[in-house]
Amino acid sequence: MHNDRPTHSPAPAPKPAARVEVAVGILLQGQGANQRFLLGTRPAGKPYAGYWEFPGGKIEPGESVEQALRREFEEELGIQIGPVQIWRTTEHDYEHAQVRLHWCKVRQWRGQFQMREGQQIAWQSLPPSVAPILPGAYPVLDALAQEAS
Ligand SMILES: Nc1nc2c([nH]c(=O)n2[C@H]2C[C@H](O)[C@@H](COP(=O)(O)OP(=O)(O)OP(=O)(O)O)O2)c(=O)[nH]1
Repeated sequence: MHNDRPTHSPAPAPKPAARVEVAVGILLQGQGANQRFLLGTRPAGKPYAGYWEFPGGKIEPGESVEQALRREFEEELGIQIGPVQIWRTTEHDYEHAQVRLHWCKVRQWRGQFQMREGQQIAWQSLPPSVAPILPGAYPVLDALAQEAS
């Protein structure tokens, strides 16, 4: 059959990858100048392994931000978190993924910390003393600093 359409039609523009939705927890203890937040290292085998990050992870299909956060704290640290305050949303483009980070503040929890993924944890104040930190976490460190000033 004859076909008049050009055989080399322009390639469609590549579809941007969907954003990965992530729930991230800012676990807080203390008040004012004594306020501390928890950071942990990323486990071996993940992109940016060894970098410091706030606890959290990808939101699974059908989960709310809060449900994902409760699951991640249980899976990574073995603690049961109390009320979750959804705080702000940021986006970051990595070479491995484009993420949308849903930042939540958590001030109460139950249970003993268990590093279930072999990670290190550290309570930090501003500016953090650990390094390197995941680039996607910088804006929220700035926001915490602004809030404290
Ligand atoms: N947990 C966490 N993730 C962050 C932060 N900053 C930041 O850019 N991210 C990014 C890194 C990852 O691309 C994504 C989190 O995905 P992940 O791979 O760690 O999540 P996960 O534990 O569900 O991973 P998986 O093994 O199930 O694939 O969010 C942060 O402070 N904490």
